[in-house]
Amino acid sequence: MQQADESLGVVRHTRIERGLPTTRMMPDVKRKRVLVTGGAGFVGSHLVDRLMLMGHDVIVLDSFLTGNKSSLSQWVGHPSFELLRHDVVEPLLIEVDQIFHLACPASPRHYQANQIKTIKTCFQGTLNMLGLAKRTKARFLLASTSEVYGDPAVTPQPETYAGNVSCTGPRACYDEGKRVAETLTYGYLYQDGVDVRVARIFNTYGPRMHPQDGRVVSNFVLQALRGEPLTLYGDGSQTRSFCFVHDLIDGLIALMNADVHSPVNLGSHFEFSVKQLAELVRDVVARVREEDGDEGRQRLKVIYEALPTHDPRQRRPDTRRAAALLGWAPRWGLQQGLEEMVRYYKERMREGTI
Ligand SMILES: O=C(O)[C@H]1O[C@H](OP(=O)(O)OP(=O)(O)OC[C@H]2O[C@@H](n3ccc(=O)[nH]c3=O)[C@H](O)[C@@H]2O)[C@H](O)[C@@H](O)[C@@H]1O
Repeated sequence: MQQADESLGVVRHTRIERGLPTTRMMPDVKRKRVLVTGGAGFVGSHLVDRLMLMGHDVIVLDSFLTGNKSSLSQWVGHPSFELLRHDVVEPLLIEVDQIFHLACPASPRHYQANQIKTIKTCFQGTLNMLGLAKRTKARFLLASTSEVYGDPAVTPQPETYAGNVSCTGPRACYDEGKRVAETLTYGYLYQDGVDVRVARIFNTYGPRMHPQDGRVVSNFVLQALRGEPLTLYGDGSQTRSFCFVHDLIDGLIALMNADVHSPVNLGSHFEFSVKQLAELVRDVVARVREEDGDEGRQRLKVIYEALPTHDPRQRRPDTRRAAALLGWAPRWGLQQGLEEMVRYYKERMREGTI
């Protein structure tokens, strides 16, 4: 075992000794220097994991406004990993081959509490990263959002739908911010030939969502585990489609490596009302508790709170473009993904870290 490791080079041997995850030894011609902005965030940290395991050199940029250093602690000390505390609104000069531009607060609670910062990140941050892509001839992927469709009048939403977005409402900093980020991205494609990709990400959930993130899946799972009533905004009839984070990462990597400039929706095409989600979370939490020998099913307790202004009534992606151009479709069912999340939070609660 030791000899086999040594035959692969001293570096790999050192990684094993330090207890760092073992990564693939990618041939130099395939290995890329990949920059992930917002790499300490929920989606970013899962993307970093995948890129590291694939054997790339990964540089993470994060201001830690909403990102969390501990989501990346498994990579600290790895020779292919670099973590920079840097805000994308400031220019950056480094050499890279690919840029996944994810940096931006994504939870309505966070972006509405930091409206100017959010717009600035979407505009100035994207401008800086596109400038870097242009200088270094790197391929650039923008993490855009389903929110570019606003409160859609069309369902499911195809990429050709122009959206129904308010430019003055409380969500505008994010919705319009991401719309202008897309405009900038295509400006750099048309004017300067930058090799761009645009992923329109629909509601995504999974382990590592911050307990105070405020989005519906993390809220419901934590509330159910704590035996608290689930906070249902409005009457709970508004719909969303929930994509498990590992599926999203497959889609982001497939898009980066495909020859596709047009925007691509990435999300689950199964639509649930928020009330249905609440019932499903209750059932999954009860099942996990039973399996673990804890107390079983509890009555679903709900408190109704006001529906936030401009909260979209419905949301479901048309994913035919992703299927046709990337061969991508989500593989995780909602129950299966929720179970992972319940186990993740249960473990964190047991450790006392949340
Ligand atoms: O999760 C995501 O990927 C998306 O989350 C948000 O969009 P939103 O759909 O408003 O996400 P949530 O805050 O999770 O809300 C989903 C629905 O659940 C409701 N909700 C949320 C939280 C809660 O405790 N109770 C509750 O009923 C909301 O009113 C909303 O109708 C962001 O704005 C998107 O950019 C992001 O892509």
